Amino acid sequence: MDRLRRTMMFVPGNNPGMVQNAGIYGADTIIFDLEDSVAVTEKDAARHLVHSALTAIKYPCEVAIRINHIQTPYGRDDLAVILAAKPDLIRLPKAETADDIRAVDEIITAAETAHGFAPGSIKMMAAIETAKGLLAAYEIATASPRMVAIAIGGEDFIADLKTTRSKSGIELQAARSQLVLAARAAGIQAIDTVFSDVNDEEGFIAETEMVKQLGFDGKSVINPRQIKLANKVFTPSLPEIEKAKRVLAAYEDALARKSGVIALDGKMIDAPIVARAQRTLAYAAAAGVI
Ligand SMILES: CC(=O)SCCNC(=O)CCNC(=O)[C@H](O)C(C)(C)COP(=O)(O)OP(=O)(O)OC[C@H]1O[C@@H](n2cnc3c(N)ncnc32)[C@H](O)[C@@H]1OP(=O)(O)O
Ligand SMILES: O=C([O-])CC(=O)C(=O)O
Ligand SMILES: [Mg+2]
Repeated sequence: MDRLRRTMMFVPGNNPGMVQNAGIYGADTIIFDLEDSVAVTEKDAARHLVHSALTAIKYPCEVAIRINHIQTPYGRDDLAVILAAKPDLIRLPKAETADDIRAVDEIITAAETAHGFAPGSIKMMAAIETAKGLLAAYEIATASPRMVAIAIGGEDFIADLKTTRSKSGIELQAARSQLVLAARAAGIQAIDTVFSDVNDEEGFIAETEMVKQLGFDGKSVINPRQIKLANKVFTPSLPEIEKAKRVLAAYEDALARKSGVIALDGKMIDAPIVARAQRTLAYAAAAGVI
């Protein structure tokens, strides 16, 4: 079972108060941002603030850094400073090619050797934020064994599509499904984009339920108030857990009786249903609800 990434919370890397307290809100992952929430004049200060925090604070969750794209004037400097503090995960934004991933991978490999970190211990994920990136999503997802997830960066993606963001999300529907397909084909996780109206709780829950149904494993969030809501959507409910236990019990009973056909409440249970029940229980155990 992969590590849970139900919520990945962006934290502007130049805000000392937010950086210090980022671990207390229950996100599965915090993402210290060096990219679009940090002004060009603050890039240097932000990467040093985040480096100090990583060195001084033991966060109770996975810690990721969103670096600037490797082809900007900031990406390589971000990595040079940040990798020395051994983050768990590097998130590359606006990924468009497998070469983008390989370039970052090579720098991480050199840093692991230089600092004596275990080879492969620093993971990677990429955000797909352009049409070109989406068309290369599978190549991006499989470009390095460090890759654990791909995400959709909806704000930039919609700008690239030359449309606007609507309440229904129709403009992102095809891209979201394509991203899940690429992630599943690559055997890694799929993470949905941010929901920017932090006061619209109902809209946030509706969008999160919709992307869970599409197959996403988690959501990027921008505010502590969104964490509990998304964690709940991505955690199996008690009725789902009970149902999964009954499916597995019926399956084991049938195996013991050497019976080929299994039924529960009048419905046939076959291999995909058993696999789904096992996944539900593994998820529930990882989330600490059983
Ligand atoms: C398209 C993209 O690239 S998205 C990614 C880049 N964007 C970001 O990283 C934005 C991150 N989010 C934020 O900066 C803020 O949540 C905002 C501006 C959206 C809203 O700010 P506020 O209205 O102040 O939020 P709110 O009142 O809910 O804050 C409550 C507390 O949570 C803290 N908080 C809010 N957002 C965050 C965050 N993302 N990370 C850590 N702490 C946070 C606040 O500092 C405040 O702490 P306090 O009670 O100790 O003072
Ligand atoms: O990756 C994200 O979810 C946030 C982001 O940069 C975008 O939407 O452009
Ligand atoms: Mg973006």
